Amino acid sequence: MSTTEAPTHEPVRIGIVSISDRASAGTYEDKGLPALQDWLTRALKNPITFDARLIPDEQAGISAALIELVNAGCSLVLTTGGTGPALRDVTPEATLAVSHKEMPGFGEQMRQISLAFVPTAILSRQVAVIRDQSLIVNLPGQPKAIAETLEGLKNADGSQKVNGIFAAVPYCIDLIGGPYLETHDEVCKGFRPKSAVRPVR
Ligand SMILES: Nc1ncnc2c1ncn2[C@@H]1O[C@H](COP(=O)(O)OP(=O)(O)OP(=O)(O)O)[C@@H](O)[C@H]1O
Ligand SMILES: Nc1nc2c(c(=O)[nH]1)N[C@H]1C(S)=C(S)[C@@H](COP(=O)(O)O)O[C@H]1N2
Repeated sequence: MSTTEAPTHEPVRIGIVSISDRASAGTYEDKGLPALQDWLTRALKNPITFDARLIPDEQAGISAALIELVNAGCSLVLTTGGTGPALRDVTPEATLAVSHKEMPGFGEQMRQISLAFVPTAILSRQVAVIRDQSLIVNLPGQPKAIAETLEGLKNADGSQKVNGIFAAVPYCIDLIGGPYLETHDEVCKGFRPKSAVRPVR
């Protein structure tokens, strides 16, 4: 008797961190965490456990939250906010302080994408780093910039114009020994070299 097995996807734990003085104080509603959670849920086929933090722009507190999330087993940690030049914007410094390895391509690609939306994209100082078996990536603070940078730019016919940074995330997670992430192509087509693609089960 043949059975049709539902495709299974490895579970993944993802840390999402919204860094905002005003949202964490309740001055305005936090839109960063919902935007991160919505986009990741739309993009990934894997079952996701989210570990969320809403914290102010304090360097020591941000670094402590990142270490906590990595130690909790998050394969990916995405932050939003605090990457500009303002005095209180310290997310990149807090991220670099916990880095084992810098991944400059993510920041370069994000600024490239964002320049198509705003000329002030060059003011963003986002970094990405590896700590243990986790990839930590800073995204801009504007909630709408989260999908823009993760997903990239599409042409009117839906084809990809500039790759979003998430296209490179699944293979990066492979390389650091994390779960095999699979994306919904219509949201974001993850890219792996042929030799790294697993056959469909
Ligand atoms: N968590 C958030 N929820 C909703 N909107 C946000 C959030 N973070 C930032 N924004 C919006 O994006 C803009 C740029 O983000 P940035 O991280 O530079 O914030 P900021 O101006 O330093 O202020 P704050 O840290 O108090 O959010 C903010 O001025 C705000 O309008
Ligand atoms: N896609 C996108 N990227 C963007 C923006 C935006 O509106 N959309 N805003 C820029 C601005 S104005 C700043 S100051 C930097 C840093 O933002 P942050 O302090 O909100 O993290 O992100 C930039 N990147």
